Amino acid sequence: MHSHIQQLFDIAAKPSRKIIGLMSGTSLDGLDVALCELSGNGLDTNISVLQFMTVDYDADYKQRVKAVFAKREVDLQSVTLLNPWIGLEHGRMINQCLAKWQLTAADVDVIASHGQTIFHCPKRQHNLADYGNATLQIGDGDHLAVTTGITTISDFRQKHIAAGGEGAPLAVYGDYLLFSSRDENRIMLNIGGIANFTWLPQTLDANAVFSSDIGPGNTMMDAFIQRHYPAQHFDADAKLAKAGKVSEPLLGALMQDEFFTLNFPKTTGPEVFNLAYLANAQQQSGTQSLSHADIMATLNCFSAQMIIAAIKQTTAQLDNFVIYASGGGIHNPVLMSQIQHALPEVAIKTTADLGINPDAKEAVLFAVLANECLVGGKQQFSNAREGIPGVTMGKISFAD
Ligand SMILES: Nc1ncnc2c1ncn2[C@@H]1O[C@H](COP(=O)(O)OP(=O)(O)OP(=O)(O)O)[C@@H](O)[C@H]1O
Ligand SMILES: CC(=O)N[C@H]1[C@@H]2OC[C@@H](O2)[C@@H](O)[C@@H]1O[C@H](C)C(=O)O
Repeated sequence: MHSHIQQLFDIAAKPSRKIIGLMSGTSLDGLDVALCELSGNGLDTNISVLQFMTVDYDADYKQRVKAVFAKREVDLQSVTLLNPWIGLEHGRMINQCLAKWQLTAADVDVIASHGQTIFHCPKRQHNLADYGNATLQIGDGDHLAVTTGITTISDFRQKHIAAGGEGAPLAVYGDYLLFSSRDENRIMLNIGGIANFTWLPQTLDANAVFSSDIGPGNTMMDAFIQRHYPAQHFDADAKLAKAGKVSEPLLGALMQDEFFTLNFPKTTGPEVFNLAYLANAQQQSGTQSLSHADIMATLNCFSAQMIIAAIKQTTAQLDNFVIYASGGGIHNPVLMSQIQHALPEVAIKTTADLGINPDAKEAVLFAVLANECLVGGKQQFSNAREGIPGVTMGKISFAD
């Protein structure tokens, strides 16, 4: 037997495993690094987040990734070069985190890497008869493994697509295992670049559980700020949005996309919800001369309204459920107050109330998926028709 296979066997047989979960999302703000300790698997998974850091990307990093991010036409050489380069950069960032935490590679069993999505394209979006759902994450796992000296599991989304899903949201697989509860119905709401949610009914019925993207979370607001205020990455504390007034005609035009009429689950990305989408909505509604502040107020309201509509649609028959929010959008006071205002009876908590730092939640998800890859079985979901196939995800790279 190859020593690598023995090594995997030994890791799987340990009473608990230390797994570094990595997430680099659509916001391109930084690499989320969560060092987790996991024991058990499936619904018996126990997790504690031992360390968490977001390693901010510098301007040069962002510029290189943005050159290919969510673009239909790119320089193929750049994509080819970025694939190993991001793997190396992420590896270096992990090495920095380990040094800071006074740990070495030997203290970590596995890295679980999401990589960087550069294009997400469900079939309904490209509409080409010969092709199915597709998504592309770069930041090669072998490079991460060799740079850190730690076995790396990566590229989780391809199996999901191969088995009938859209490659996202994978949140359902982690949320169900970590957060489902017989005590209450839960909506796990993540507001990253794209907003998504997982529905966790208190029946724990694996076939009723689902995750879906909702639409833009921060992505359009961030893109607008970065275009017009290049020194800023986002509208910190919604300062600009607070200074503006929502334009009803623009809001109406923004809400007109076919995506919002589709049933859950569904996925999307900045390939659809971007500044060109805004420009088109402004043209449709004759609102080209709005001030920056009014546009920001309207984009903020657009994200909020779509989140509210998704939650209301999912919980229409219920009078008791709790929202557990996560992702950078929870730090946006205008966004969060609109959601609370529209759902006055509903408790809006964060995943911190369930023991998981809301900024770390997606990185933790990938640690859970890696744990399942090593010691779990196929997940309970068998509703492939709903885009949630019962699969084990991830590809394994060894360090030597
Ligand atoms: N203080 C704040 N005020 C307003 N917005 C904030 C604040 N802090 C963070 N954000 C928003 O959160 C974003 C980062 O969110 P997050 O890290 O969850 O995104 P992501 O993981 O890249 O996205 P995705 O989940 O779509 O992949 C920032 O770009 C910004 O829009
Ligand atoms: C293709 C892709 O990277 N999608 C991300 C993105 O960011 C949020 C939303 O869109 C979600 O569908 C997904 O990430 C999370 C981690 C998921 O798969 O659950």
